[in-house]
Parts: sequence; structure tokens; C-alpha cells
Amino acid sequence: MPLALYHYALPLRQPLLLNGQWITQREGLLVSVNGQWGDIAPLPGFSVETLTDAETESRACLTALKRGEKAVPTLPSVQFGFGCAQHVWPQHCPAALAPYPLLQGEPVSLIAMLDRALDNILKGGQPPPSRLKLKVARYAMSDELALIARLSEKLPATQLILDANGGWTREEATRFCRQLPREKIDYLEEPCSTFADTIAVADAAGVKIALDETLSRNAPWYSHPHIAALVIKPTLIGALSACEALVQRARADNLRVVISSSFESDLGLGLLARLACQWAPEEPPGLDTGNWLAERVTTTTGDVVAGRLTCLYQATCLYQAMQE
Ligand SMILES: O=C(O)CCC(=O)C1=CC=C[C@@H](O)[C@@H]1C(=O)O
Ligand SMILES: [Mg+2]
Repeated sequence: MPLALYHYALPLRQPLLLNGQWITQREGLLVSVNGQWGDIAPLPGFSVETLTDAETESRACLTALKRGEKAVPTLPSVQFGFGCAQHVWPQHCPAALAPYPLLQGEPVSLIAMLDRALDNILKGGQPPPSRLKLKVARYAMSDELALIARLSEKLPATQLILDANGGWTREEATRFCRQLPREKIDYLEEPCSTFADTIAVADAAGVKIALDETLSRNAPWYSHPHIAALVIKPTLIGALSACEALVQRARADNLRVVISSSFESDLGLGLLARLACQWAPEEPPGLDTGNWLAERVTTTTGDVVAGRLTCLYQATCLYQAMQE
């Protein structure tokens, strides 16, 4: 059983702001276990582990596999990578729904070039998307509300997903939500940094909420009539079994499940799309982050382009029977 670990560094088309940190390239690791791949890409500003931590743990996991032992990763991104590389994938998956588009940038300039930005999203002549995601709680509230108003005018049939990444106080979030065209808003992700504040905002403003950071921090939460969806980011949550447990909890509580990316490579996005087919086939996934990547690690037919990667580890496990 061949084992390998590679490093990738993919330039971005434009700098990306992640929780106050700008990045210009996306770095990560690809792990291969018996020809099956996983993507290990801690997200700066969001992951608890660094890429160096992930590399150290990945090497230890591969060494364990080489000795015929089990790999037992503890870091979320490494759990996700090894989980995918060792997952028994279903033979057939229903056709994936197209990801909803993600619009990110400074509201005043987005308004100024809205027609061009929407042209890019609609890729010339396609019908408007059923949903579109927009970051909020980053710029002046009045500018963000003005952008939402313009988008609502331009895309009357599109529901907006807003994501505040916990950036508001209770009072700010309530003030913002009270000025929203409520019928245009699908849900708001994480208005405040604590679950208690988020629920208080939902109660005060009547807006539908989705949980994202609450899940990746593994913070306690309970079902509430205003919680509409769970945004599941496997790179940040970790083990596929932990993600599946959240999917089960969502089903039991009648919540929507949105499988979402953490700006992984094209290979990671492909794996997430397959998980989305398995776990949430009826919901457009949050996987429109590939547009930020200026390069790919796979060909369009899905083969990994080894020349773009730096090999960090290569070995053969002679104890294949013990892995099964
Ligand atoms: O969820 C999506 O539609 C795409 C991914 C996305 O918006 C995010 C990925 C990772 C960190 C953040 O920038 C953001 C999010 O918080 O949801
Ligand atoms: Mg989010």
C-alpha cells in the first residue's frame, strides 16, 4: 500500500481576507493512502492548528500506517484529510447541485461595479442563482445595507445568505437585522461571537440564523425556532464521523445542512462536493471558493498533477491486510 504526503502552494487571483489576516496564496498538504487522496489545509484565521502542526501530525500518521498501525489524527484538518483518503466512497452519487455564488469585497466598490460582478456570477446569460452569499459586519453598516438593497433590486428572485463571522455585538446585529429586507434573506450566519448573543439577536429581530463557527469550535448549542441551518466545514470540524453526527442532529431537528468549504484546493473541493452529495443532496453547497485559486492541483479529469506538488513523504506499507 503506497503512502505519500505532498505540499501545495496555489496563488490566489486576488488577496483574501480571513478573520483579519490577508493571504495571497493557499497552502496545504495532499495525503495519498493506497492511491486515494485527502486534502489537509488548515485555514489561517479559522483553524486552531498551523500548517506545520498539520504536517508533523500527518507524517506521524503515515509512519503509523507504514508500520501496519492505525492512523489516529487529532487535528481537524488532518482528520478530514486522512478521513477522505481512507473513506469508503459510495459507487454512485446523485448529480451535485451547483454551489451558490459567494460575493466578497468592499461594498462601495461592489455597488459601483455591480453589473460586472453579477455578469461574472451569471456567467453570461445563465438564470440568476437561487441563493447568493455576502459577507457582512466588515464595513460600514450603511454601506453593507445599501449593497443588500441593490442586490435585492437586481436579483429579485435570489435569496441572500449573509455571513457576519461573529463580528457584531448583540446591539449592532439587532440594529442591522431590523433594517434588512427580511423576505430577501435566506439566513444570517453567526451574527455574534457567542451562541447566547446570536439567539438574543434572532429573538429580537426575527431573522433566521445558521450556525458555522459554533460548530467548528464545538461550542454548545440547542435548537431554536430561528435556527434554520447548520453550515458544516469538514476541514474545521475534522473527523467525517463528527460531521455525520451533525448531519444526523440536523435531520432530527429539521434543520438544513450546508456543506461548505474552507478554501481548500480543487482536489479538496471535489471531495467536499462528494460529501455534499452524500449528506445534503437537496441543498446547494457553499463551495464557490475555487474562483479564488489561480492554479489547480488536478487536471480537469481529476488526476493529480504531481509536478505542481513538493513531495514530503513517500513509503510503502507492507501490512495491507491489517488496514482493512
Ligand atoms: O460557505 C461558503 O459559501 C463558502 C466559504 C465561506 O464563505 C467561508 C469559508 C471559510 C471562512 C470564511 O471566509 C467563510 C465562512 O465563514 O463561512
Ligand atoms: Mg460562515
